[in-house]
Amino acid sequence: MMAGDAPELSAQERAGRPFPVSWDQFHRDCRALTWRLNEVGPFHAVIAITRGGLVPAAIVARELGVRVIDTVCIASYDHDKQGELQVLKGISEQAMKLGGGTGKGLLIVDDLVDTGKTGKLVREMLPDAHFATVYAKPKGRPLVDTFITEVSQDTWIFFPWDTALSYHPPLRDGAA
Ligand SMILES: O=P(O)(O)OC[C@H]1O[C@H](OP(=O)(O)OP(=O)(O)O)[C@H](O)[C@@H]1O
Ligand code: HPA
Ligand SMILES: [Mg+2]
Repeated sequence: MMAGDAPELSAQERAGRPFPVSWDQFHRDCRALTWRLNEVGPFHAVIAITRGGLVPAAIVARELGVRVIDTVCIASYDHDKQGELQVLKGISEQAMKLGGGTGKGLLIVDDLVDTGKTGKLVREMLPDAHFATVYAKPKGRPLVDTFITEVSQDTWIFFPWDTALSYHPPLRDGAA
């Protein structure tokens, strides 16, 4: 950054609108997602995009009675700044076989799509798989087959595993 330049804003700061999600709300949204997925399946296996996809994948797999769960491990956001995507672990040979090499009958699960970069990369690995997320922002939405709630691109979703209950001052004391 050059002297005098405005500091670079993170994706979260750019987003502006906070959307906090409680465990209870997340569980209900995941259950709602499984109602929709139940119409599309059955699925041979669930592929969770780590780490955010692990929690919805556990709930979805439990509801749909799927016991084979694999992971594709991707690192991109360093907290809230997106860098180059790095595949730390690909899909297992066993899960690939179950999906006939193209992902047919496999269910990819993630917590959300934002720009769609992560989803696009995994779709390229498994072009015939079904891709489900709990939340979707407009840029990533076309990549997703099934989701529950769309939020605006300038929303930042705060997941329950990233947050904690804390004191909030009363409005009259100057809280925004
Ligand atoms: O649509 P995109 O713009 O690619 O963003 C969506 C991805 O970003 C988050 O994961 P992140 O990379 O932060 O890793 P994490 O799941 O380990 O928190 C989220 O869980 C999605 O996987
Ligand atoms: N919330 C949490 N993690 C994210 C988001 C978001 O809105 N977008 C990309 N990663
Ligand atoms: Mg993720």
